[in-house]
Amino acid sequence: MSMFGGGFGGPGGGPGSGPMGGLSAVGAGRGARRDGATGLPFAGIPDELAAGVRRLEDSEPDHGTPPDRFGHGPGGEPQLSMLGLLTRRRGLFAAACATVLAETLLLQAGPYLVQVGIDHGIVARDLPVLLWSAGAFVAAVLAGWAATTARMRQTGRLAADGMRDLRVRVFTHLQRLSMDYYTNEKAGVIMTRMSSDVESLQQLLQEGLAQFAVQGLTMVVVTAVLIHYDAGLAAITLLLVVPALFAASLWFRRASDVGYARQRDTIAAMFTDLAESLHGVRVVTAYHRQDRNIAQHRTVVGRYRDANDFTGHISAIYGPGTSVIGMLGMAALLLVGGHIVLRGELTVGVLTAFVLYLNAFFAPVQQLVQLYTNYQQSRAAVSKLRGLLALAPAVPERADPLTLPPVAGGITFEHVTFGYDPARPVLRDITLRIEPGETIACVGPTGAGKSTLAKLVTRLHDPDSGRVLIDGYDLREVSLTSLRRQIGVVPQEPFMFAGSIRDNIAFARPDADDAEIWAAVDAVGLRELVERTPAGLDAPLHERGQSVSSGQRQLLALARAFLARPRVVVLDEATSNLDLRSELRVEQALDQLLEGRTALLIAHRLSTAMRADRIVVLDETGIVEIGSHTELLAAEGRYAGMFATWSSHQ
Ligand SMILES: Nc1ncnc2c1ncn2[C@@H]1O[C@H](COP(=O)(O)OP(=O)(O)OP(=O)(O)O)[C@@H](O)[C@H]1O
Repeated sequence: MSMFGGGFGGPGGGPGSGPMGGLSAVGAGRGARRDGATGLPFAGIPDELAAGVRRLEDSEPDHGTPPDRFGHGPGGEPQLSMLGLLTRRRGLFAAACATVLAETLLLQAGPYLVQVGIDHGIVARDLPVLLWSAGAFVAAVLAGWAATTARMRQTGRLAADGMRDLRVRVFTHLQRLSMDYYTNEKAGVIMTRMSSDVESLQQLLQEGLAQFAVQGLTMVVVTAVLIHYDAGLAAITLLLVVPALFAASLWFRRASDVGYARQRDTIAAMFTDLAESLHGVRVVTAYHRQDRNIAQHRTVVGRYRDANDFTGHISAIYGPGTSVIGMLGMAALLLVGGHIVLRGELTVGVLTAFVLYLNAFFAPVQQLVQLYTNYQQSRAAVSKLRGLLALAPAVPERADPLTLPPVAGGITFEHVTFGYDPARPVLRDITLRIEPGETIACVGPTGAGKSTLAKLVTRLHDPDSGRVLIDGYDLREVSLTSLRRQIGVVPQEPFMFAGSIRDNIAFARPDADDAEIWAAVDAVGLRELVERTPAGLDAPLHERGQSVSSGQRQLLALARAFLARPRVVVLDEATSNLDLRSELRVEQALDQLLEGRTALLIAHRLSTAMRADRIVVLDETGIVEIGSHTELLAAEGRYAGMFATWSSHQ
């Protein structure tokens, strides 16, 4: 491994051995590979970089120990279930159950009061009883209305709270997931989980489950009352209708399981297609792909239509089917019950109550069909959301991660092998030591794995084998928050949020004051752009920064990193976003930004690479050369060849 000019002193001591925090070893010299007192590797800062590091340390605020507010480890929350969502607020849930019970009993008092009114008021010619039963009927209706109102308020609040908890839980989980999830999953599918899937649950939680309880309880109460009135007649009636109802419901359940899962999938496909068309609208327009896009969207919308058609079809069979079963039951009751009345073994009032109660038994069935449809949709949504919540981040945080103290910024790649597909490594056995305060430029052919190397430093991925360390800390051991707070990243395609220039620059340090923001703006030479708009720093940047040029987006991203003042900067240089003047500006901005910091530059321009302390030449086989610009030119190897080609084009 002698080709690695920087060299390194073997595996780090690891976090347990207390690596150097802060910049206390300034001046220890490049030769000081091990700190004498602690026996730690890489504790020194090279002499030529020490002055810059000291200047930086003097001029910058202490980052302190970052508090860990957001855990990246397993959430430890119970599995998602509808009942779980409802019972999180126990008091509200108990109140909702009590009002459901009151509502059901009050609503079912009607037929009983009709029977009393007929048998003991009309037939017995007792006016006070008739008046009493009519008055009680009115009172029961009013009390039932009050109970329904109270129930709807309780369940509404319960559902609203449950939905808010669920949305936050899913969003938090999405924030926790690693980059591979976002690479593999389509944006439209994620949007579906957060919008349509969650909404289908809202409807059920708000009204559906309470209705479910009211209707289910009604069926139990009605059955009990029928048996109380006449057990024989009740048995005949229920035997006629319940098995048929049960068989129909079983069929509907099976068919709708398939139907609603298909509905969820097709709606996700529809959102995916929509999201992709919106994001790619410029390319679509430029290549005049609108017609083909419309055709494609018609296909996915058509599949969604088919799925809806199927669920509508089975509901159309089941709903009226249960009605017919109910009507046939009623006809049978009239025949058999009427016969018993004629024999004088049953009063007309009881038969009337029987008919009314049987109607009350079937009204819930009709309602339940609707609710079941809604329930099935929600069940499919819960199963999709449960799948999402069960995904573990590919870059997990230890259960008790160490908090990375303020680092000097020594980065070590120790026999690192990594592939997005582990069977096809992109980086093979990479060993590299970057000294604190050193700027390393990584150059090489496209696809060689330069950006991948940078992603490992910010722990967007973990190596398949080997370790990446900062100041001797294995990145897997430290909390992601404490790690990423000390690393500034300028990606190849910087992302701007919809908001003001100020918000975007202060993204990593929202507490920065105007003077600091202006200093960052000046450092990247954007003052002219900012002052050109009357709103200044408050000028809006539209979604994804579309209102500024891509070069300006790069400069804004540099200003963002400048303001964050990280110990380590990872910069993936854009290939061709800048004109010559801007390029000069960026180079000056870089000099300011990188002064005294450890920097890993993915350099596409050799003019940038030349300014680094050392240059790493990477290709598909790994690191092929490493050294300063002058050393590599003298070596007349791969870099010298690249430089000759580049120079001849300048
Ligand atoms: N998220 C990903 N999933 C799967 N493969 C990926 C992913 N990102 C990159 N790759 C593959 O890994 C290899 C290295 O990619 P990387 O972006 O690191 O190259 P690079 O050297 O930075 O290239 P460039 O100079 O074009 O930016 C490429 O073959 C690329 O196709």
